[in-house]
Amino acid sequence: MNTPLTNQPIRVGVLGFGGLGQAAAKLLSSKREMILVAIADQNGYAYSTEGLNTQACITTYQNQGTIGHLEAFGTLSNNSIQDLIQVTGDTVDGYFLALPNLPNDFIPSVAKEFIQAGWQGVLVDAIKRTSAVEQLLSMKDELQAAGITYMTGCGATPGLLTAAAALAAQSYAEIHNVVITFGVGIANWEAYRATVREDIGHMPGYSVEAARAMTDAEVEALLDQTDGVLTLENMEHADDVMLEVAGICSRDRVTVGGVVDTRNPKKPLSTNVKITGRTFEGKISTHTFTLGDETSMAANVCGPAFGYLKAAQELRQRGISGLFTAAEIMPKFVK
Ligand SMILES: NC(=O)c1ccc[n+]([C@@H]2O[C@H](COP(=O)([O-])OP(=O)(O)OC[C@H]3O[C@@H](n4cnc5c(N)ncnc54)[C@H](O)[C@@H]3O)[C@@H](O)[C@H]2O)c1
Repeated sequence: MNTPLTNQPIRVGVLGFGGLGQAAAKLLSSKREMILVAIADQNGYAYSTEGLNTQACITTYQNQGTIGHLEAFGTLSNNSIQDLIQVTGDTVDGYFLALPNLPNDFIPSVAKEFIQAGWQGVLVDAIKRTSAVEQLLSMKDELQAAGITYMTGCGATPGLLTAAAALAAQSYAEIHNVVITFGVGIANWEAYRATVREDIGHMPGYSVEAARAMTDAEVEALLDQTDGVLTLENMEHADDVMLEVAGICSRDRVTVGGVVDTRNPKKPLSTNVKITGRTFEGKISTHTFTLGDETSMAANVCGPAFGYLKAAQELRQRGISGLFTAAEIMPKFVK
């Protein structure tokens, strides 16, 4: 049985244990309402019904390359997600998919694995591309029939900023445009390989496939040319389809761009979303929601991801399954 809404902490798994997966584990270690019981990376998984020790997991992953080596609780596997689903069954209430979406249908294919396994519960991703969220939207009926409550696009952007745009839209009778500008600073690109590769895929002359095929040396050579800074404009970002599906504005009114500094944890610019519209009195105005510069990408992705996981768990308890986005549902604050 899945955990009831009250009393018991929600039993959570994290798929992918790179930059965001490890940050997710650290964040969960201070929560009472959630307990981290399962982790999978590319070469193994770890599982304990009593909860996993975050520091032991991170040390094992960083020193030995996979969580599969975790003493007492780790298992090596080339099919870690499928194996983990089989081993844990319904003892995990929900998973955060902190996986690379490389290729662009990888995370939707993981969702299919959960459906095929007959697993029921909550899934949350922080997918970024419009075309990837569209693949999940097309699986809505399948997810609903399977009894899975799936929240897509629930990181920072898409995610927190898309939700802020949806809230800001309430002042207006008509939305003219939504402009998202993000600044990300990380100390080194190796800590967030998938994020950086996926960002390179947005640059002129690159694609998801080209970025995926690049060797580490090629990524470093590219970053050397730009002093570690990636400037991204008019990105294919799912905030557009999410705001469209939520009925707020058509996707062509949404633009996303940003600057990623891969050699300095200080944000190169303040992340913000500007929502311009016309009020019922005919006034044109702009709301701006700006993230504090001291908040990291990890905080702004993992916080919302678990806030949406909690919201999805509450929907599930009320018998609601299917596919939802960060623009449709308010995240719940996780204590
Ligand atoms: N929405 C947002 O605001 C936002 C922001 C940043 C990152 N992201 C997304 O978060 C995701 C994770 O990024 P990251 O930089 O933390 O990644 P990363 O490269 O640091 O880590 C990826 C992890 O996934 C694991 N993995 C890879 N293939 C696997 C497989 N087949 N089975 C099991 N595990 C597998 C790897 O072993 C690794 O532990 C990316 O898709 C990125 O786009 C979203």
